[in-house]
Amino acid sequence: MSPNDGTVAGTGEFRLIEAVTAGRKQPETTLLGPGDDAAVVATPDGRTVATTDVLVQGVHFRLDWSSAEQVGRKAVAVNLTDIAAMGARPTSVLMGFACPSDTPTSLVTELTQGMWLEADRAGIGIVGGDMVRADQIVISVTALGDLGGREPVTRSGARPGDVVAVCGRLGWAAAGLAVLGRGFRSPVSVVNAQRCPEPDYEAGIRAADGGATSMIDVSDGLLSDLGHIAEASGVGIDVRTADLDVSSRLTEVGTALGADPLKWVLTGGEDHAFAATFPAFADLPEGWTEIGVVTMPDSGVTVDGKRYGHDSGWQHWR
Ligand SMILES: Nc1ncnc2c1ncn2[C@@H]1O[C@H](COP(=O)(O)OP(=O)(O)O)[C@@H](O)[C@H]1O
Ligand SMILES: Cc1ncc(C[n+]2csc(CCOP(=O)(O)OP(=O)(O)O)c2C)c(N)n1
Ligand SMILES: [Mg+2]
Ligand SMILES: [Mg+2]
Ligand SMILES: [Mg+2]
Repeated sequence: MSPNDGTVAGTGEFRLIEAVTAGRKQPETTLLGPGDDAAVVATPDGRTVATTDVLVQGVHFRLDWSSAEQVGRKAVAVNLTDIAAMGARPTSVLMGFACPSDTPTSLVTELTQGMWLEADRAGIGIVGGDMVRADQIVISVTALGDLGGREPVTRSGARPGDVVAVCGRLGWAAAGLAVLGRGFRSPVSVVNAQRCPEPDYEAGIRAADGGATSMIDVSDGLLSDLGHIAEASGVGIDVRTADLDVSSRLTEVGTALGADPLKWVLTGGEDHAFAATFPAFADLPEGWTEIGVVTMPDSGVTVDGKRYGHDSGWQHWR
């Protein structure tokens, strides 16, 4: 391929790295940014929170459904909610990226632009990465975070009698996925929710400061992710559907598609809302809503007191 054909092969690995790193302003916590064998990031707390999530073309995103910028934003967002769900504040992300030789260079720069937009929302920088050839686009983001002196809020601290609460929208991304899957592009509100969540990264810290006993971000589906808390904590969880926010927008889309909006709220992934448990009678932090209760040891996740008879959320390889 010729050097100027607009593809990553024409641009070449090192000029591609230059294209995605040049001129980017790093926050103060980045002591040494991209360009050396590794970056150096300040960890004021002395402990580092670390997480990684991989996004694969065709599995996590489609470029005829989302712009490269939206995919980049999502790749960062889904990692930063894992940091926030520990009660930590993100400090930096790293971007692993693989794509075919004929990928337009502009796609990579737009994707990087989206990643920086989301990183900026959290006040952090992209401090490193890797660029390699593959048969399809794969994005692997690693996020680091800082606990600021707090104890991590794990999945294992829920106790019977705690209240279950959520912060953020549920079911919107699943509704958007259903719309896109039927070949439609509107309503844009739910379609955009599928393309990229807009998490409140402070919600996890508010929960930690408000005494949350366990927490998780909802990536696979509310029931599935509450199931991780129930299992790790050795408790049951009962969700009250009357307390869930099934927005009129979801009801409209459900009616149009012949789908059940409550199912999207209970089992739809990718909204990256937060779910947590709090001691009974605690004042819930701003933005958090009670949706259920922690029940007897090892009784699983129930909905209005009954076992849910369908899939509880997304699973790869199913
Ligand atoms: N290949 C792996 N090696 C080690 N740990 C892994 C691997 N894959 C997943 N995990 C860990 O398993 C846990 C559950 O993973 P996952 O369901 O992807 O979490 P999340 O939904 O928060 O991204 C996480 O703590 C994750 O780090
Ligand atoms: C093209 C396409 N098909 C299907 C989906 C739906 N989808 C893909 S992954 C996923 C769940 C979350 O992904 P996962 O890799 O399990 O993230 P994690 O739980 O590790 O945060 C969902 C609902 C999608 N986003 N895009
Ligand atoms: Mg994961
Ligand atoms: Mg998670
Ligand atoms: Mg998952």
